[in-house]
Amino acid sequence: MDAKKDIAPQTEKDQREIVLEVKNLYKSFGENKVLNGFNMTLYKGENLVVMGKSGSGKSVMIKCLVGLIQPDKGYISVMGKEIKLLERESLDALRSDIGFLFQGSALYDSMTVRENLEFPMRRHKKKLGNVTDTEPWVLEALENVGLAHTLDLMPAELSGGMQRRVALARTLILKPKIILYDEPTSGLDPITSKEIIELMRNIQKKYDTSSLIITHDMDCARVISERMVLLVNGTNYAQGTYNELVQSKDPKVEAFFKK
Ligand SMILES: Nc1ncnc2c1ncn2[C@@H]1O[C@H](COP(=O)(O)OP(=O)(O)OP(=O)(O)O)[C@@H](O)[C@H]1O
Repeated sequence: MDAKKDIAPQTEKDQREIVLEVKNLYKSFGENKVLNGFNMTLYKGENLVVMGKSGSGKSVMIKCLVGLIQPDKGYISVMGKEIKLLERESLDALRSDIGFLFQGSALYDSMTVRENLEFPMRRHKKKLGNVTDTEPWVLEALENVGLAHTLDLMPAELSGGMQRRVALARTLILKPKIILYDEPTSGLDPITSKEIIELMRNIQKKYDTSSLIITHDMDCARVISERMVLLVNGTNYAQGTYNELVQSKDPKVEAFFKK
């Protein structure tokens, strides 16, 4: 019997444009079968949460999506383009449409906030055209996270929550269509976590971005997710809304919700 629990019924939402699709993804490291036929679909404008235990392969999956790891087998398409078939230049262009908020904040310590935000602009000049004055871009991104006044500060002068918000602004500066969030609230206190979640929601509304959110934080998942996928034994073991999954009697699904 197929162990996968497709808890969510087919909804009208499934008619929406697909921005990211993963089919039958396999990846092993030696004997360690990390991804074992993983499937996932992200729709335009959606917030999809992927949850899995530590070491279940969430980061490996994200790295496959952005071409940092080659999967052994499987199909990945981003905005309708199969990434395996793309030449380096097209892959690079596609990557500029994907924002990535890393675990932690990963700001460059020796650069000011302004320089941190200018960095991706230099890397993706092609997408932006001939921008000579970066300041309006940097300010718009910082205003989205309420930190325009930190323009010339160093990361060390900011609190952990502010650093995470600057990292989010840096993710936004290229106006990505998809944002991948890897543990966006990890290491933050509950109030700061709530602020970050609120910003993520505002950004999605303002720019109609689609978000894939990897998190262990059940409160974050409850508030932000429209759908959740539970990654177990390298597969999409169960999927559905938070409310659907929380009512499941499947022991492996229940285990995610136990405090
Ligand atoms: N480059 C690599 N070489 C060998 N094994 C790897 C490599 N990258 C990941 N792994 C293995 O793949 C498995 C999944 O790792 P991954 O980092 O994706 O887990 P995760 O679900 O993101 O965990 P966490 O929640 O703790 O960040 C682990 O067993 C890890 O040791």
